[in-house]
Amino acid sequence: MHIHYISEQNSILNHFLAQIRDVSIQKDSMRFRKNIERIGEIMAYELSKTLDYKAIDVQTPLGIKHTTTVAEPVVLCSILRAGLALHTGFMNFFDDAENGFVSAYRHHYDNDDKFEILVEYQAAPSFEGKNLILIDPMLATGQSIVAVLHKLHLEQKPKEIHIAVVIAAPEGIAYLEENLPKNCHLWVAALDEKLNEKNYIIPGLGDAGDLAYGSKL
Ligand SMILES: O=P(O)(O)OC[C@H]1O[C@H](OP(=O)(O)OP(=O)(O)O)[C@H](O)[C@@H]1O
Ligand SMILES: O=c1cc[nH]c(=O)[nH]1
Ligand SMILES: [Mg+2]
Repeated sequence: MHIHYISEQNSILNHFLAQIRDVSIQKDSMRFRKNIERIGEIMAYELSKTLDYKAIDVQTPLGIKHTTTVAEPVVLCSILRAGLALHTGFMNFFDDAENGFVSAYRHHYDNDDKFEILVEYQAAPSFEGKNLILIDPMLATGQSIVAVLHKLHLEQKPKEIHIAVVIAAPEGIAYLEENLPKNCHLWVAALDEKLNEKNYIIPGLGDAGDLAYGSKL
């Protein structure tokens, strides 16, 4: 797997990352969603530098400009719920992309800390020959991303698979390396320390879905 860490160089990205983590700021859910969206825009821009481009001619009012555009179509596919705000950020830049949505949640049995990932809802276009960008802000154990990619039936063969996450735990990265094709690209805005006993990222930010959309039963 090719891993791209995009916050190695100081930039305004660090400011947005700090705000989504900060307990005194993150409870403003509108700001939380907006910051995740802004991070999505930055990630989309960085990722766009690695796509293939083709030559095009653009007719201006005064002449013809030889320039380039993305060669193969982009499909943005998000994992519900927490992926939605990040998806909006990617869509702001890849505005003519096709879009897919897949649900994934941790199903706990009784009071046990053990869980399995249930992937139930899926609405996605064909990925054949296209650039698939799978979007989810949190990479904790990595089980959601692997379960979703299996559910999406990747025998369709996308041209490239990009996975975009805001915060990643080393355990999740190792799990993706073991379970996904070697030519996948993983985009990480921030690499954190570890998982806790409940498989939450430390220091992380808490529960991204709840912060963006409220707590659930
Ligand atoms: O790497 P994993 O261990 O699989 O955990 C990461 C998953 O957890 C979060 O979703 P969550 O299950 O909280 O659902 P939500 O978006 O509905 O809150 C997050 O958005 C990922 O999908
Ligand atoms: O730290 C974590 C782990 C999974 N899901 C989250 O929202 N946060
Ligand atoms: Mg959640």
